[in-house]
Amino acid sequence: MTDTEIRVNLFDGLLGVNKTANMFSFIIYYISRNPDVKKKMLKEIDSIFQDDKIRPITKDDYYSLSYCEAIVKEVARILPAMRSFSRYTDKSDKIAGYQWPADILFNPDRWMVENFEPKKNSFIMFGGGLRSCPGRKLVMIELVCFIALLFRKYDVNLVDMNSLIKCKADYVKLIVEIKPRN
Ligand code: HEM
Repeated sequence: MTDTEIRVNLFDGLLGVNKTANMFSFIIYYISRNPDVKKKMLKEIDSIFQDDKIRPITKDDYYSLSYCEAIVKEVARILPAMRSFSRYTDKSDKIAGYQWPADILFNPDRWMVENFEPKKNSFIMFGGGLRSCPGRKLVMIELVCFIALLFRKYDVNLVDMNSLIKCKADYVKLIVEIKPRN
């Protein structure tokens, strides 16, 4: 790689940091607004960490956190960090000859169906093809581990449960309250 190519890739990586942080805000938002999802997520986290709030997370933990991963994917389906990549419509509509149903349900379980793989290029949180995001595996690991490590120790809720998520330029504003879990 030339110096310029390295610089551009580093810069893209920095932008990626922003996207990861925004994605995390979206995740907190959806978890807070969906108590059943939160309950199921806490059950998964607690079954893995068994009340241990300090031990480092391991590779095996990561692979066991399948519901947390499903949450990340479901948030990305509805509200991806690259907003032009949304994969949902809140009104049923006909697009390109296909009738698309309204689908506003936040349902991470759709990702838990055994052997479910979305069709090629239909889930494009990280783009697709040769130029797809090289940070994708790192991002999934970061987001899933962050959810697990945060929620095993703390309870995080929106201060105003009715507030809508606010995005200004590339930043997301979300006001939350954080309390230690008993
Ligand atoms: C939630 C976090 C992130 C999301 C949603 C995301 C998403 C994307 C998307 C949609 C693209 C365009 C792919 C395409 O054109 O098909 C992209 C490109 C890229 N991403 Fe990410 N990204 C994230 C985090 C990161 C991180 C953490 C890094 C670096 C460590 C990174 C590095 C890059 C680079 C270098 C490119 C340009 C690839 C190329 O043009 O060949 N991204 N990303």
